[in-house]
Amino acid sequence: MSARIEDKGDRLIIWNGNTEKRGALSPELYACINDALAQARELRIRAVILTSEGPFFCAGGNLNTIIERRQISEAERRDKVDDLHDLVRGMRASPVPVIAAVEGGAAGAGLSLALACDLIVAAKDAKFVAAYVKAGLVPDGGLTSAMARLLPRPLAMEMCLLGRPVMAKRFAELGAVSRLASPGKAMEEAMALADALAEGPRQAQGVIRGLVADAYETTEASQLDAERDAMAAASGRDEAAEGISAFLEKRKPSYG
Ligand SMILES: C/C=C/C(=O)SCCNC(=O)CCNC(=O)[C@H](O)C(C)(C)COP(=O)(O)OP(=O)(O)OC[C@H]1O[C@@H](n2cnc3c(N)ncnc32)[C@H](O)[C@@H]1OP(=O)(O)O
Repeated sequence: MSARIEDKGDRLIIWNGNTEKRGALSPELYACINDALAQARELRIRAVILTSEGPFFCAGGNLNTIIERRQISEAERRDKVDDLHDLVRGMRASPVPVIAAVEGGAAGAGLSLALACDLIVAAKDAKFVAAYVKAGLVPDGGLTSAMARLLPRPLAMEMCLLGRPVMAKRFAELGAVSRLASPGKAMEEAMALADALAEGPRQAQGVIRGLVADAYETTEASQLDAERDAMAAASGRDEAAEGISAFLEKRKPSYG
């Protein structure tokens, strides 16, 4: 199976199973990401984790398929890229945090997907490769905008222009991944992050992930308006009543 969703009750794990091609993208993976994001609207779901069955997170678009796209029109090729971009838009609009658990590495649109996640756990020996240029291609999947948010411009430019790998350790030094894990332990760390998220207030977390992501793209003036509206709504909710009461009563909050 080239992709599947594992339902763990309070979290959904998307397993990329295209192991023989280093986790290259497949229609099944697209379907699983879309399904998981739709299922994540259920209140019991607190996080979505994207990871791979094999030793490599995702090698991006399947080059065997992309080379065949010379036979179709540019408009059709644009639609194919939009299918990927719809995934990224869906991840952006997710009601719950999306966590990448990266073993081995992420390349091409696999890197785009990893960087589109809210939290990124990477094995220490994982490598991040823009890759596209090596195949005569250009970045997609929001990679250039994710890199602009996460990385200094000379590094983003070098990765995109030369396609050379950068180790997860360097990303971590730049604060561009949430956590480094020992090789083989990225999923364990991602599960620990999901455990921590599951103890927190779901609605507030959903709003926070949107606010933080929007802040990289908008002005301070519009963030102030957005934060005012979000805070006004949040402070009227049961979650805030419970969180504040728990703090004042020196107990652990229970968000139910
Ligand atoms: C819409 C999206 C667009 C895009 O994302 S365009 C960019 C597409 N991605 C790439 O250009 C990356 C290409 N792959 C690589 O650079 C390397 O691979 C990796 C860095 C990911 C891993 O390197 P290593 O561990 O040395 O593996 P290996 O020997 O190169 O590959 C193992 C097998 O996997 C196949 N494979 C790897 N990536 C892809 C891919 N993206 N599409 C199709 N096949 C791929 C290879 O060909 C080979 O296959 P065999 O065992 O038959 O020789």
